[in-house]
Amino acid sequence: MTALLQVSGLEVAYGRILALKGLDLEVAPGELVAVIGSNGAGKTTTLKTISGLLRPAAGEVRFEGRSLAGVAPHAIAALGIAHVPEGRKVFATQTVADNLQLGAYLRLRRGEKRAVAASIASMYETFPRLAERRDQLAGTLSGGEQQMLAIARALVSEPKLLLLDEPSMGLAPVVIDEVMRLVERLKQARQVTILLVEQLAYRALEVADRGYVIEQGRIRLSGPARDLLRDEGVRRAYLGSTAA
Ligand SMILES: Nc1ncnc2c1ncn2[C@@H]1O[C@H](COP(=O)(O)OP(=O)(O)OP(=O)(O)O)[C@@H](O)[C@H]1O
Repeated sequence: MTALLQVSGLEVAYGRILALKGLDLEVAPGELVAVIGSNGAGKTTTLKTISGLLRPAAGEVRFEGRSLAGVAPHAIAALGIAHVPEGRKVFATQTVADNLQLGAYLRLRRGEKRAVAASIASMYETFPRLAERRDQLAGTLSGGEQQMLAIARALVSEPKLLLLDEPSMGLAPVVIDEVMRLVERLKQARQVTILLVEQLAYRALEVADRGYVIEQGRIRLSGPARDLLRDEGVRRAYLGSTAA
């Protein structure tokens, strides 16, 4: 496998707390990879380190073969990594349309005005609910709509790698279904590779190609998502009643 993203021996500390203790993972071009694990296992820390928001104490992140050590978050974004953070964080006092324009900021600065307009139009096709609400303030959207907007805003930057942090958080079960189906469709239809972090293990493994189980800052298990779904230990620890 030629990795698009390669994380090796990653150690990340918050003061004296070591949140990642030598974490390794890889994502190949075109894959949808899920990272599952319980509260505090280190999932968010992993994504924040990949996008440059946190600096590792040891280990490294390589993207397209290049080390991201010392590369600033905005420069990492410019290389093609888009991060949809936990809690979505749309620009609440801006309209849906403005949020999408802001997502395309780097492309607009490169003079890609027409191409950006085409990308935004295609987002409205993918997300008809956003099209209907393009002049609405993002803060007045429902949780599910805000999640869609956060994903669409990341996609208009035309990333090579999309980092999705717990897209299910705070959403009703039917809305979670909708978001996960969307993630699956994005993977099938677009040239975007996805690293999805989820506490709802079953939902994530159902749509992913491969998965990693993270426990206390280390990868405990990895493999094809369908194998993890059948794994007795994973079922007991992470799938619980959802799988039944
Ligand atoms: N800003 C911080 N300061 C100190 N410790 C932190 C900070 N952020 C996270 N941690 C600790 O680092 C560890 C990993 O946290 P992280 O948020 O990465 O876990 P997670 O798997 O994403 O969990 P969750 O699903 O609850 O978001 C936890 O023990 C957490 O308490």
